[in-house]
Amino acid sequence: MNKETLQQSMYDLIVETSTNLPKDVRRAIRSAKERENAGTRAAMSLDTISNNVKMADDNVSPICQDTGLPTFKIKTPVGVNQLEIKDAIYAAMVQATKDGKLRPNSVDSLTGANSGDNLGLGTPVIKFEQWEKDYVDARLILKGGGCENKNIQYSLPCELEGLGRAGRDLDGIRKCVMHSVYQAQGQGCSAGFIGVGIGGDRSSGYDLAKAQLFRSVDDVNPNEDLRKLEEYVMDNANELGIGTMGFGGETTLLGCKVGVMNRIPASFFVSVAYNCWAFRRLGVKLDAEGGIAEWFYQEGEKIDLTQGSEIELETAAADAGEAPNVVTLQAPITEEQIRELKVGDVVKINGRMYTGRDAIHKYLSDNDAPVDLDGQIIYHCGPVMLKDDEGNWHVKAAGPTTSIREEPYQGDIMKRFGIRAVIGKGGMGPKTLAALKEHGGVYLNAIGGAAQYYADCIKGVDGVDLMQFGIPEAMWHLSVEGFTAVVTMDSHGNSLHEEVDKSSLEKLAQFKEPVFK
Ligand SMILES: O=C(O)C[C@H](O)C(=O)O
Ligand code: SF4
Repeated sequence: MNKETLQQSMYDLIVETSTNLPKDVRRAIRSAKERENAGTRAAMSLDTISNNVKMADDNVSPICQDTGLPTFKIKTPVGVNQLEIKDAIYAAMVQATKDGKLRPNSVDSLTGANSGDNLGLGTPVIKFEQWEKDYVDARLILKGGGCENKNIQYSLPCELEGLGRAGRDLDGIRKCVMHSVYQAQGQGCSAGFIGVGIGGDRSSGYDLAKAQLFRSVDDVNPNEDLRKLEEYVMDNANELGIGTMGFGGETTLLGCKVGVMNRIPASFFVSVAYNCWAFRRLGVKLDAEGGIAEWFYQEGEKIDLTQGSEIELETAAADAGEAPNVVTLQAPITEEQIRELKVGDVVKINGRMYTGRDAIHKYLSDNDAPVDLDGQIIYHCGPVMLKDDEGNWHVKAAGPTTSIREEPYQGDIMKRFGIRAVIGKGGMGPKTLAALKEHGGVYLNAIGGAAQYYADCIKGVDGVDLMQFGIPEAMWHLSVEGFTAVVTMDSHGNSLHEEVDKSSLEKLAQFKEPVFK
C-alpha cells in the first residue's frame, strides 16, 4: 500500500466519523422524531439534536465535543503489514487533532497530563484480525465518556431493583438488559443504542458487547432467541418513559444488538455497552493502494434530520399548551432572580460563563478561584478549541458534559464562591439539590451532544485559566448569546431528574413477570 494514500484514508475515516452521522443512525433518529409528540421537551431536544447533526455535517466539525476513545477494528488479509497501518493511523490522529476534528482526549491516568495529540499509552485502541478475504476492512467508533460511564456488567444470578431475581437464563438476561436502560437514565445522552454481550469473562464480555455496536442498526439477528430478545427490548424499553436527555418522553432506546459466546461454568456475565445518540462509527474497504473503495453503514438515501420540523424551544412548549416561562439571564445573577426560577422554565443566557469540569471542581475544592465567581455561571463543558496564527482561541465544539461526576463538590463550591447557576446535562443528586435550596442556586440542563449548536452561541473566548489541566479541563471564559437551557433542578427542592428516575423505576417493575420461559 502507498503510505500517503493510506494515511489520507485513515484521516478521512476519522474526520467523517467525527462529523457525519452514519445513515443507519440517522434513520433511527428520524423514527424517534416521528414517534415523539410535537411540542414536548423531548421533541424539542430531538430538534436541537437534528440541527446539530446538520451543522456538524455542513461545517465538517465534531458532532459532539467528546470525540471519545477512538477504537479501530481492522481486518487484514494474510501478508498485509499491520505496523504500516498502525503508523498511518497514528499520523492521521495527530493531524485530525491539529485540525480540530478530534478533541485532545488522551490523559495520563496518574498525572492528569493531556498528551495533546490523542496518542498515549493505550490510545487509540487498534484491534487487528486476519481474514481470508483479499482486502482491508477498517472500522472506527468514537465512543464518548458519558455513555461509556453508563456501561454495566451483571453477574447472574442477581437481584435487580424493580425486577427482582434475574436467573441464569434468557429471562434473566432480559431483565438485565431492561435494567441497563433504566440505570442509564439521561446521563449517556439518551436516546441511546446498546450492545449486549452474553457470556465470556469480564473483559471478553465487554468486548463482545462493544462488537455489537459495529452491527448495522437495521440488521436482523440470525440467532432466533437473540432476535426475539432484541425485538422485545426495542418494543418495551421505550415504555420506561425516560426519553431524550432524560426529560421524559416516548423514545429512550434507538437500537439493541445482542451477541453471545460461551462462558465457564461458574461465571455468567451480561455486559452492556451503552452508546449515546451521537453514535459515531463508520468503516471503509481499502483498495490495494490503501485508498477508500467503499464506505460502510452508508446505504440508502442521506437523511436531513432537520427537514419537516423546526421547532424553537418556546413555541414547542407553547404548542403543547404549557407556555414556558422564558427568562433571560446575564451574570452576575442575584439570589432573587434565581429564586423566581422553577423546573420547566427555559433560560436564555447572554454574557459571561466559565467552563469548569472534573479537574476544576477538584481544584476549587482546595484552592481559591482564579476569577471572582460571585453571581456567576459555571458550564460543565470540555470544548474543542483551536488557536489561530494571531494566538486567538476559537471554539470548534462545546456541548455539556455529564454533571453527576461533580456531585461530591458542586454544592460546597457554589456556596463558597457564590456561584448562582450551573449548566450541564443529566442532572445532579440530592447533595446538590439541597445546596441549591439553601444557597439559592439553579441547575440548567443543556442538550447533550449538541456541540455545534452551542458552539454557535459562543461569540467570543475572553480568556482562559488553569491551562495546565489541558484544553478540555481548563477554565475558559466565554461570552455567549442566546444560550438556551432548561431548569431541571430549582432552588425550591424540585428535580425533574428525581421525578423521571422515580417514575421510570415504577414502570420498570411492570417487566418483572417472566417473558421467556
Ligand atoms: O467529555 C465530554 O465532553 C462529555 C462526555 O462525553 C459526557 O457525556 O459526559
Ligand atoms: S456528551 Fe453525550 S453525545 Fe457527547 S459523547 Fe458524551 S454521551 Fe455522547
